[in-house]
Amino acid sequence: MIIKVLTLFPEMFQGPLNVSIIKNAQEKGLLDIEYINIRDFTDSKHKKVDDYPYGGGAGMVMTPQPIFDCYESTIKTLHSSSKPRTIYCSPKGKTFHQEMAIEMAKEKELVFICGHYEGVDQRVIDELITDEISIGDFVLTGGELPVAVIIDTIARLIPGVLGQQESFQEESFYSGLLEYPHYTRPQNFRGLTVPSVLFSGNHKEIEKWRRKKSLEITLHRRPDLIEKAELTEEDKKNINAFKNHC
Ligand SMILES: NC[C@H]1CCC[C@@H](CNc2ccc(C(N)=O)cn2)C1
Repeated sequence: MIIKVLTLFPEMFQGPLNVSIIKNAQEKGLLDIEYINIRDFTDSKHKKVDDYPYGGGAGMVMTPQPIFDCYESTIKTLHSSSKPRTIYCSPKGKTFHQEMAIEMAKEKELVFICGHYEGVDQRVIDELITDEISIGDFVLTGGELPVAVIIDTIARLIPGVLGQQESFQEESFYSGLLEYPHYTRPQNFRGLTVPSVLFSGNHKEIEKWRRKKSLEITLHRRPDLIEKAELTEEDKKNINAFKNHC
């Protein structure tokens, strides 16, 4: 997958997307992320990329010219003839969730445009953006962190990025439910022990315990997810048992 990130602050990405799994994915050639600095495309002699908002008000708005020129130069380097999926993050966007990541992970190319200050001129959104996305109901200083979050979520779904030991298939099996608790060595840490079923070697029992914990945690923390999940008869019995207990 080829990802192009148009931003005023490429350095913001050097941390999160240059370590561990995402770094390995790039080294393995499964993912190619390029950061393009919008400021390199301004035609203002003072390198301006923002200006005062028409109609007055606080803050500055990113001007359209550098972004349009940066975008047009960037998409020339892409292979697909059709306009690439172009994502802009803002609190106004459609709330991001795993299904959107799964769908985006199928794309060959993605372009992200990072807003800053009070945002970008609306003509950028109207003409260039295909998806305006929000990662939650809160305001950040810029679109860079949400873009890093979205890239991370998508990258781990690209085949080969996660080693077999971190299979996300398991998550998809639990799709819609919250994950069961994880334990590792030592079995007794400062007197805190690990549930004994996990040592039974009885994989059927372990699976049942994990599924039951998932249902319990989901019922307590996100009952809204229970409605949407695919439940077996056993699941329904367990849920009723939990409900009767609390
Ligand atoms: N008017 C403020 C707003 C204008 C446009 C640029 C954003 C950058 N900040 C962001 C971006 C996204 C999110 C989110 N929830 O996904 C939060 N914050 C700030």
